[in-house]
Parts: sequence; structure tokens; C-alpha cells
Amino acid sequence: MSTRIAFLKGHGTENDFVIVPDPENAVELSAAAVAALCDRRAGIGGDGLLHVVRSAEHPEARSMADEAEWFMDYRNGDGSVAEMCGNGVRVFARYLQHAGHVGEGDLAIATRGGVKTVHIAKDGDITVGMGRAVLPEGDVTVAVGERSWPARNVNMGNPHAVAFVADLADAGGLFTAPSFAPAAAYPDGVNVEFVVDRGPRHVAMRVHERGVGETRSCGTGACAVAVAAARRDGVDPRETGLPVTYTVDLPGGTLVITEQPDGRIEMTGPAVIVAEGAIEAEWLENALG
Ligand SMILES: N[C@@H](CCC[C@H](N)C(=O)O)C(=O)O
Repeated sequence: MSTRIAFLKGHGTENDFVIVPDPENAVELSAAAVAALCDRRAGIGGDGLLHVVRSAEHPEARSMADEAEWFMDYRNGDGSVAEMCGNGVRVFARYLQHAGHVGEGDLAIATRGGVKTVHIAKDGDITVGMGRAVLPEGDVTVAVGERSWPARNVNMGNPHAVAFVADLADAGGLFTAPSFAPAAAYPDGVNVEFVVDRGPRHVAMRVHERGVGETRSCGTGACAVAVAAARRDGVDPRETGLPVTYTVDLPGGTLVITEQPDGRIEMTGPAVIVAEGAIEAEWLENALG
């Protein structure tokens, strides 16, 4: 009889994830296994995978176990590991609520980018304390084909290049990763955001994600865009002492990003569990050859 591995499918503003609950860290998820599961034709399909593990059971999260019971072991759809996933944290929290591990209110989730505070509101939206943005000095350029744009380097735990463009269509099909310069700015690759203005403190963006491709949404990307837009607009809450909020429209929905006077960034948006099922271990073994 073949063994089965439980999974769920969820999304946050259409950034979608395969969720593998594995409290004891017993399921071996190689990069190839993650890529097979995230394959949209031969697998379940997803931009990424959320491996749900008790912090105490994971070598990368043990040191955070006192603060956060659960560790989001996030993987990109190509199997690579990333430091953080903003939409992923909301979907991860929704899974914990769905499974009865937590209720409405506050919780902490361990990630490779540190412990994130999460609030599950009665109205269903989820707010994540995303930490502070780091904006390294130096000019960055991103290019798609013959076109190039100056970009702002923003680190949200993971790397971003934010380019303001005249029209979101300027980035073209985004079938391959935009190139960037200088190479030293992003030694581990980068997520690239293309942004237009929609109104006062209201922008729209597209994103090409490292390890995935173009996605319908990126939470860390939306935070990077909000901070880059604020600085471009001459707004820095750490100087004014006032929080600033940007509404960020993405192809898959809208996220609301607030930067507090101490620089902490909060992201609010939806998170949805779509389905539950079982992975045939035999299929996975065959998929891995
Ligand atoms: N979709 C995510 C970001 C996922 C990680 C990213 N692709 C990377 O490699 O840094 C989000 O919602 O933040």
C-alpha cells in the first residue's frame, strides 16, 4: 500500500502555495521534490511551498523556538530556499488557524528572516510585522531586453530591486528574469518590481520573483515598493514621526503597507485555504526518478 503525505493548497492575493504540514520535520523535501510538487502540470502547482514544522524540530529554527512555536520553512517553486515570503506568512498563519493550532489574535511565526508577529483579525485579514527595510546605498539598474530603468535596492530580509516605470506593460512578458547591474548588488539573485502610480500613496506593481518567475503578488515586494515610493515621495516616517500607508495593487489583489515611525513595516491582506488532499508518495518517488 502506498504512503500518502497530507497537503493543502492556499493563496494570498493569488501568490499560491503548496502547504505541507509536518510538525515533527519527518518529510524529506529536497529541492527536486519541491519543484515537482510546485509543477503546475505534472504536480500540484504553486509559486512556492510552505513546509509547516515545529521550530523545536528544525535545525534552522531551534534558536527561535522559545519565541515562536512554528517555523515557516519556505521554498520557491524551483526548490530554492528564500529568507522570507510575505504572502507565505499570511497563508501559513491561516493554515495554523484552519488546523486549530491558533485562533484569532496575535501569534509569532519563525522564518529564516527572523520571528514575525502576525495578527489574525476578526474580519479575516491578516497583518504581519515584516520588520524594517534596509536600503543599501548605490545605484542599481534593471533591464528587460533593450529597455532599462534605474531601481532602488531594498532588502526586506530578501533582496528587491524596485523600478518606477511609465506603464506596467513596459516590462513586457517577463518570461525570463530581468537582468541587473551591478552584479555585486545581488550576489544571490533578486526579486524585481515594476511600479506605476495610481494616486496619492497608491501604486500598482508587477513582480518577477527570484526562483519562481512572474507571480500575481509578492508581499515582501509590496513592502519594498511602499518604502521605495515613500522615499521617492520625500516621506520618511522616522523623520516625521508619523506612520505612512501605501496601498499597493498587484495583479492578484491589494495589500496595504504601513511604515511606522520606528521603521517597522506592517503588511495587511487576505489569505485563503483552497483545498486539502494527499500526495501519493509513489508519485513523488517516480517524479524524482
Ligand atoms: N512571494 C513572496 C516572496 C518569495 C521569496 C522570493 N521569491 C525570493 O526568492 O526572495 C512574498 O510574498 O514575499
